[in-house]
Amino acid sequence: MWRRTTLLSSLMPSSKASLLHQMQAAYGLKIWGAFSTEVLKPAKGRIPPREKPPFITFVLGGPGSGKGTQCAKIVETFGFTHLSAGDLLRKEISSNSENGAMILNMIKEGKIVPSDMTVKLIQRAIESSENDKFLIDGFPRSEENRQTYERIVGEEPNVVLFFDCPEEEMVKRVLSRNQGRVDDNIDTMRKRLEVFTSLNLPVINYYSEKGKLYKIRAVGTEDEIFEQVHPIFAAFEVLK
Ligand SMILES: Nc1ncnc2c1ncn2[C@@H]1O[C@H](COP(=O)(O)OP(=O)(O)OP(=O)(O)O)[C@@H](O)[C@H]1O
Ligand SMILES: O=c1ccn([C@@H]2O[C@H](COP(=O)(O)O)[C@@H](O)[C@H]2O)c(=O)[nH]1
Ligand SMILES: [Mg+2]
Repeated sequence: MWRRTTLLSSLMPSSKASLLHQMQAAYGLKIWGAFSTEVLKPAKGRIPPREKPPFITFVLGGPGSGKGTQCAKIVETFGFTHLSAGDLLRKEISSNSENGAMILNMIKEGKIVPSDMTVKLIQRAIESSENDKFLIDGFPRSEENRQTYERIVGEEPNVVLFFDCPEEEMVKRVLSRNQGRVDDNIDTMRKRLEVFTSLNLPVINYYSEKGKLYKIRAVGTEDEIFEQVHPIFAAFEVLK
């Protein structure tokens, strides 16, 4: 669903917009190509529609495994846009959105926020960016998250990274992170680790079976870990 169809229809004469909506209903949302030549002139300030789906990398791993740290390095070296699902949810809390209080409670409890909420935040962030490659950090956290993403967005990720880190190391890192996060305490950390084992790991196994998973041994210095990450993206750059 990278077709920005709402935006698209608002740029069209009403007869075309209505035709677009009828075709959406009849054929689902895979009809973007049919209209793309008509809307290549974006209105001022609007982001032009994409000609092809963006390159999506899901970045998975337990709490404190170093996902955000490595994403910053990938951004710097390969020009991706980093979207941390947790950061998007924290922004919802600080923007006083109607769901803010509920999201805050879920995060304090280490629980997974309803999938459609997270997927919409991710989708909105992708659609409002002109970049064509994204790191989606900390999502999907459950099979239900994954299926909701596929249903709403209509695409699978191109690559999935898994930062595999021993529990004691993750606990040590989280408890010394010092960024004022409400969930960086031992009680919530225990719950997050439980959720990781019971709900995140099945997603990781799913992508492993699909041949999309790159497992990174997430111990050692940040640079040592990035040495494992670098060749993965370098290979995709060559293939482009
Ligand atoms: N290789 C490393 N060695 C030691 N500390 C690290 C390493 N990588 C990251 N850290 C530190 O560990 C903490 C957690 O890292 P980071 O925030 O990147 O993890 P995360 O996987 O994004 O965690 P969360 O899922 O909780 O958001 C940070 O304080 C970070 O500076
Ligand atoms: O897809 C997601 C991502 C995050 N959450 C909630 O946010 C916290 C913190 O996430 P980090 O990735 O560690 O920043 C997580 O424990 C969940 O409560 C979510 O529900 N769905
Ligand atoms: Mg993080």
